[in-house]
Amino acid sequence: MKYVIGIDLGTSAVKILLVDQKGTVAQEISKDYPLIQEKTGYSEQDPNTWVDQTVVGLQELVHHFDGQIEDIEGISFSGQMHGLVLLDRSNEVLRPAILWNDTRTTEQCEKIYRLIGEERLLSITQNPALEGFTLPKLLWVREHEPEIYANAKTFLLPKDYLRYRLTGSIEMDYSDASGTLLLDFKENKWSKELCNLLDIDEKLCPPLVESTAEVGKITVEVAEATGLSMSTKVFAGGADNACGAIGSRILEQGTTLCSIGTSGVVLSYETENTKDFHGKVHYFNHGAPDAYYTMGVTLAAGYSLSWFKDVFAKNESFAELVSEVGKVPVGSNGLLFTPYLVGERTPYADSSIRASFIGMDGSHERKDFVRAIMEGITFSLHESITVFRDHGKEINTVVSTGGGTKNEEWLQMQADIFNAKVVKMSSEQGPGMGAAILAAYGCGWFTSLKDCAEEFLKVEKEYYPIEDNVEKYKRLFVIYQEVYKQTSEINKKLVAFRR
Ligand SMILES: Nc1ncnc2c1ncn2[C@@H]1O[C@H](COP(=O)(O)OP(=O)(O)O)[C@@H](O)[C@H]1O
Ligand SMILES: O=C(CO)[C@@H](O)[C@H](O)COP(=O)(O)O
Repeated sequence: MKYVIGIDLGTSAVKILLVDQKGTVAQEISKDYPLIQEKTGYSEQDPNTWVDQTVVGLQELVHHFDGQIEDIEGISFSGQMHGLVLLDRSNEVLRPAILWNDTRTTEQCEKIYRLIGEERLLSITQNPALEGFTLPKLLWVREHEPEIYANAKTFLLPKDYLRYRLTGSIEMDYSDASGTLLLDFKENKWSKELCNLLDIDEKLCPPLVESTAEVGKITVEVAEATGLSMSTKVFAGGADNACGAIGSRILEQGTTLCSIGTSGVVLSYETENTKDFHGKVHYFNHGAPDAYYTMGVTLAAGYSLSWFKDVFAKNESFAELVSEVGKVPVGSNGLLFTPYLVGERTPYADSSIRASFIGMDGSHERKDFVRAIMEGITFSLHESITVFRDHGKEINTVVSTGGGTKNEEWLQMQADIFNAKVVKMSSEQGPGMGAAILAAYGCGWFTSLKDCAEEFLKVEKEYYPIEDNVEKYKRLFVIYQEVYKQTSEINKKLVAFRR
């Protein structure tokens, strides 16, 4: 039997899947690393911890592998998007990576609009200037850390840096590059116009490749450290959401994905890159060639639950924390949560908004708070579904992926709030599975990504909307939407008091 490895460099952990030619997951390894949050709005990680933890995970995988090591034929990657990794002339990391959920760059976004113009930016990149994207982070470093910027030779995204450390080869794939806000989306190349207008040296931008491209082999040092064969082929891989789409069979028009990882996303497959969503949703390259997707993002989806767990139930597992949500009725006994712990992207691009619990009552117990958090996250994702539906998309079925699918009540809640059939696939590791599919296709096991995805992915369970719950959630969603309107000004006044 032959195998491939899919590596998903997530925000909470790196998840490594060993997958055989039938799509069976032979091993699943997860190694976590911390977020560095020095101030409100800041979110960073040390790129070396990504590499160290990946190597430890690969060592463990090889240790438990009882086949011929050469039978692990290929590796590919999926990674948290937008994070800025700056390298100097010797390809050494210049500072911690500034991540997708870091919102310190509001001024830089305003500057981009001033210099480029909102309409022109949208027509080049198909996306608005949002704090999470890479370009504003690059401008922030130039303004606040000029000595670091002066030494920068290349910028990379997280999984590109990890891949560089495994292969010695530097490149970025289109699906991740489209999330930098520097890609000319229609031309599929770095935008000279944006670089010129913002005075950015185009040489900082790495060479572009397809997600399916073979970019080399692992280095001698990595082969020695992990025990992997030096003949293991390495394929570029893609943005976690692009890979999540591949790994959840979102490979044709009319298919929709909901992912609850640290962030939450709702994404929909597109065959063209010329539609106009007026920047209300993100519009990026898919990992499949000549394909695209539109996407709405909740910044703190799974993160809202992990924040609550860290603060109020540190020694419990997620499974223990959510074990009682089924005992709490729809609407959490009148408790509402908005998940704006680090600001928000869709539908409100707002870096100063923060989360709320509304309706706290003396009778509420911890389980009410847990259910309210899960409902609030799902309402936020429903805002994206609503944007898609308002633009004429039919959404009857949603494939659900990410850590959030580990809880059955949450999947039913998604069906009830989205008022759509929710499908859970055999692996909840959509992005890691997507990376494995890219490697399997690259190794020549299948003639298309779609054929591979059909062989590898099976439907495990389907959840149908329950009419009574749908009606209750429709009424609650209207109240949920009021909370943003009623709290946005209050939150602006609170900015001065934040850490
Ligand atoms: N048993 C569980 N029930 C419900 N949610 C869970 C469970 N386990 C993990 N989660 C959620 O999944 C999130 C992690 O998802 P994951 O897809 O691994 O994230 P990432 O790719 O961003 O690292 C956690 O923050 C938590 O909210
Ligand atoms: O910023 C985005 C998408 O635009 C996030 O979806 C990141 O890509 C991080 O993903 P997870 O770690 O939550 O999977």
